[in-house]
Amino acid sequence: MSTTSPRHEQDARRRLLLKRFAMASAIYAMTFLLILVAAAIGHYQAPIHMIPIGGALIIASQLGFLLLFRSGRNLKAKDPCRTEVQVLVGLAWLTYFLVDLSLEAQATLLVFYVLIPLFGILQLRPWAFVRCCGYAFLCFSLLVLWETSRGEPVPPGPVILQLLTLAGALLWLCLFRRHIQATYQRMRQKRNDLLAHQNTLRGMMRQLEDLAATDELTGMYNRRYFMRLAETELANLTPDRQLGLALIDLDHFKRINDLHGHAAGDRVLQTFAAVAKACLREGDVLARYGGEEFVLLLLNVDIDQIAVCCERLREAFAVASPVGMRLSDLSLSIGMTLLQDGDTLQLALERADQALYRAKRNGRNRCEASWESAGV
Ligand SMILES: Nc1nc2c(ncn2[C@@H]2O[C@H](COP(=O)(O)OP(=O)(O)OP(=O)(O)O)[C@@H](O)[C@H]2O)c(=O)[nH]1
Repeated sequence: MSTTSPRHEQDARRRLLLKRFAMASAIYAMTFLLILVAAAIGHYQAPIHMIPIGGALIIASQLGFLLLFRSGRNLKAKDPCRTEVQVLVGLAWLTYFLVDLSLEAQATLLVFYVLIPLFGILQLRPWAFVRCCGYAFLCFSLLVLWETSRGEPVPPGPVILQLLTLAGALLWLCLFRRHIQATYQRMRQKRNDLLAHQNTLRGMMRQLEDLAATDELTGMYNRRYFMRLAETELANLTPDRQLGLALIDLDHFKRINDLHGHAAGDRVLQTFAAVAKACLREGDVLARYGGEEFVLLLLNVDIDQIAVCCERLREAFAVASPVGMRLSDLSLSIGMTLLQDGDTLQLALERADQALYRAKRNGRNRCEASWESAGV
């Protein structure tokens, strides 16, 4: 499962397209510079003002691509980069400029007929790439034919050599592309495998974290996780906020075990978990503190709210009936306190424990509070 959203993916794709567009523009700039050099050393045979006109036309065609890429309208196409079209346009512009160069300069810049198709080596499908190499060869052949038809003295030997060299280089490029593509596919496969492993590991980590934080019998948080969470909440406490803390102990639980068996005791614990889950709000944290004792942390409450919440819990448990058992006298006792800024969890737990002890001593099935050090 990938963590990137479709929007991020689309942005990344658009950035990649613009990067590739910049690379293509760099090849244009380099070719144009070389045409200028050729003109400077006397190898440009057309009127010199044709160079800036050609340059302006190239910029216009590149602006067309840029507008298309920025609009994002191409993103859904099979090849959003329009690589084949870009290669074709590049070859056309190259031929347009070479027409006006001397034969020697044309031979020197022959290398661009190989360089331009190279642009699509990873992007293009096999036949599209072969087509691009074919266009390159065709463009240069047309150039030669054009020179011949103009009545230029074209020496056949060097021209045949140039055509053969270009054909050989383009053929080699097609073969080399197969090798590059195979390597690229292998790398992509490895990357996908790695991502899949990473996701499996993430899932396992999450499961382990859940297991490490959960009490198996009741599905509640365990004591260790609760302590960590409560410490974090306490550390983030501000003077205007307070937390409610309650220790909850099921009454005469040993008797239930003794009379009905350990499995029945387990079911009572699970019943308490279900009752508490139904009673509490989202954000309240309940954990199994140990045995038949539970601990509750209520965020942002005052004395009245914690008392009402604990009372509601006590009453709900008193009328609960564990599935398949006939138990009429379920009850629990609760010791409550408040956690305030500057308090320690240990001290607050001791206060709650003292209150719980009082609840037990006063006859059980009740809630008692220790607000003393909470400034009440
Ligand atoms: N079934 C079951 N019993 C447990 C579990 N954990 C602890 N106990 C039992 O819970 C009982 C707790 O007994 P006591 O500490 O005497 O408490 P009590 O009987 O509830 O008495 P008061 O708290 O004074 O009302 C013991 O018998 C433990 O064996 C558990 O996971 N499942």
